Amino acid sequence: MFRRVLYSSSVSVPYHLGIPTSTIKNLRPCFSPIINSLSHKKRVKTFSKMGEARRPLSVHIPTLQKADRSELLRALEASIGSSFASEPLSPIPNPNPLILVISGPSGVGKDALISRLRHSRPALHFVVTATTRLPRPSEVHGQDYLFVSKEEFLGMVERQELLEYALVYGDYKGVPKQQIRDYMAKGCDVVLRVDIQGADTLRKVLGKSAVFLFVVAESEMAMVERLVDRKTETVESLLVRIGTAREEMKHVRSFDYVVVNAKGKLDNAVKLVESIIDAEKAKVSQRTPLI
Ligand SMILES: Nc1ncnc2c1ncn2[C@@H]1O[C@H](COP(=O)(O)OP(=O)(O)OP(=O)(O)O)[C@@H](O)[C@H]1O
Repeated sequence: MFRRVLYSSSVSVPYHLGIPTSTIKNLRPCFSPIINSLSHKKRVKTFSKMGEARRPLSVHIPTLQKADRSELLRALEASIGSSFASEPLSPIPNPNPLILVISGPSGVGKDALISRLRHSRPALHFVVTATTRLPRPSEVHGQDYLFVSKEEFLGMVERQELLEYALVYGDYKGVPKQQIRDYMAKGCDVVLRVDIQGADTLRKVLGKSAVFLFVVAESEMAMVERLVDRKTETVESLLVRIGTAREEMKHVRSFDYVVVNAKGKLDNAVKLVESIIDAEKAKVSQRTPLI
């Protein structure tokens, strides 16, 4: 009896003779060294196992040129002995909602990055952080931040409504829990924008259930230039931010990803963040948010 050899459908060899050298050469290159190392007896045994899915000789499969598609599919199913399933092949057809924590020193471009992501990924929910700082000219309440008084903020702390909060450069900033729960319940991915202190706290609360991104400028000089050009800080506040940034850079290794936002290359940084989101969605072992 003649049987076909897997991966070399054009070659038929007598089963009891094993595999001819010419056939081994035709196999995928990665298989050749393995096959060559087998004894004659083992080759026969190996190919016998590999060929278990061979079609029964009685089933007629029309040629690709002549058969119509459905006829060919039916013949292939009959040959395999079962029908082809239409269920998703991916083990993760519905990936879990993602919590993305975006952090980094002051002036590296976190807000600029997030502002672009809002347009390129409208399905993301950007958690609106509560803050006691005053709005900058272009900032909108409820969109950029929830601008609240110190009393209102401390009330939120007391009622345990914040996932984390901190005093940053003299102002309170905090992440409202309920907002995250609500959006994740709808299946949305959520993005949190926090300072390094906040990211450290969130790591303790969320552990590996969230993805932590550290945004940096290409150099310290570039970061300082951006802060100066933004014209939002006093000289004193600039000095504090630069000193803090030097300390904060030491935390980069606790993050999952680093995103370099180079001068004039904001689009590249946005694309990198989008790729990270897509890669996380394709992970076989999904993160399970702990909130
Ligand atoms: N790739 C870039 N090239 C040039 N300028 C940039 C780039 N990214 C951001 N900027 C500018 O740098 C300045 C600082 O950016 P942004 O305010 O987004 O920083 P941030 O990290 O959010 O700072 P902070 O933590 O202090 O709020 C802004 O004026 C912004 O327009």
